[in-house]
Amino acid sequence: MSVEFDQSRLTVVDHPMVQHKLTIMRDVKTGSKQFRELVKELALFEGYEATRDFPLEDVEVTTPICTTTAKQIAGRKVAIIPILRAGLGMVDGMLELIPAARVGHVGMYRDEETHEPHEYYCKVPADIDQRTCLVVDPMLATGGSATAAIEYLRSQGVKDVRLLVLIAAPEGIKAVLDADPDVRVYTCSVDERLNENAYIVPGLGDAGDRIFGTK
Ligand SMILES: O=P(O)(O)OC[C@H]1O[C@H](OP(=O)(O)OP(=O)(O)O)[C@H](O)[C@@H]1O
Ligand SMILES: O=c1cc[nH]c(=O)[nH]1
Ligand SMILES: [Mg+2]
Repeated sequence: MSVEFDQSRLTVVDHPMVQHKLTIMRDVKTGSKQFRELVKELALFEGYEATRDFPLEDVEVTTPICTTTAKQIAGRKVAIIPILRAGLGMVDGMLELIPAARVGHVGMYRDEETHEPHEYYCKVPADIDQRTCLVVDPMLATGGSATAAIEYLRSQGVKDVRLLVLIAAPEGIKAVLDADPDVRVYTCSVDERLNENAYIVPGLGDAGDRIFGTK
């Protein structure tokens, strides 16, 4: 079954280093310590792509040699929004890239039977409507969790939302893009499909469990 979606709002980060690291993450033999390190590194690389269009402004800087005009990011406020739990694994990498970002948390778990998302926690910066929101979660499966998180941010007045995942199923990408006409999605891989338990195939299993060593 082929799933069709708006390719113009999807970026696949297909850099060779990213693909190499993702393969190590997929390996069932990779333990939690290395898995966590790789999630963090890939978040930083993906964040780099997702901020590519941030505008620059001129600033005067004095080097040891002379004073010159150089570039800096033009006053953009950013919030990193991890979807708990697994999204937490991407926060440190994102903060390494954007140290001044605020962090808001959206707690969501999938019902094992219905695969519907259930929200259990929400805390975002007070000025969230002024911020570019980078929603982070390693896995985009049915898209239910990400769609609910994005809907919540829209209800808070957020104008610029970008979803950063490491692995996405085509069904999840379509669900997110269809539900929101402006969101942009970044992923390191578009995998084949979902299985009967709504897990991504080939995927990497349960990202939260692999990050935190549960189950
Ligand atoms: O696209 P969906 O079908 O909604 O599935 C993806 C969600 O499932 C996983 O979270 P999970 O419910 O396992 O919670 P956890 O992070 O606490 O493990 C994953 O981290 C996403 O949040
Ligand atoms: O494959 C999947 C699907 C949902 N959540 C995960 O962690 N992995
Ligand atoms: Mg999980």
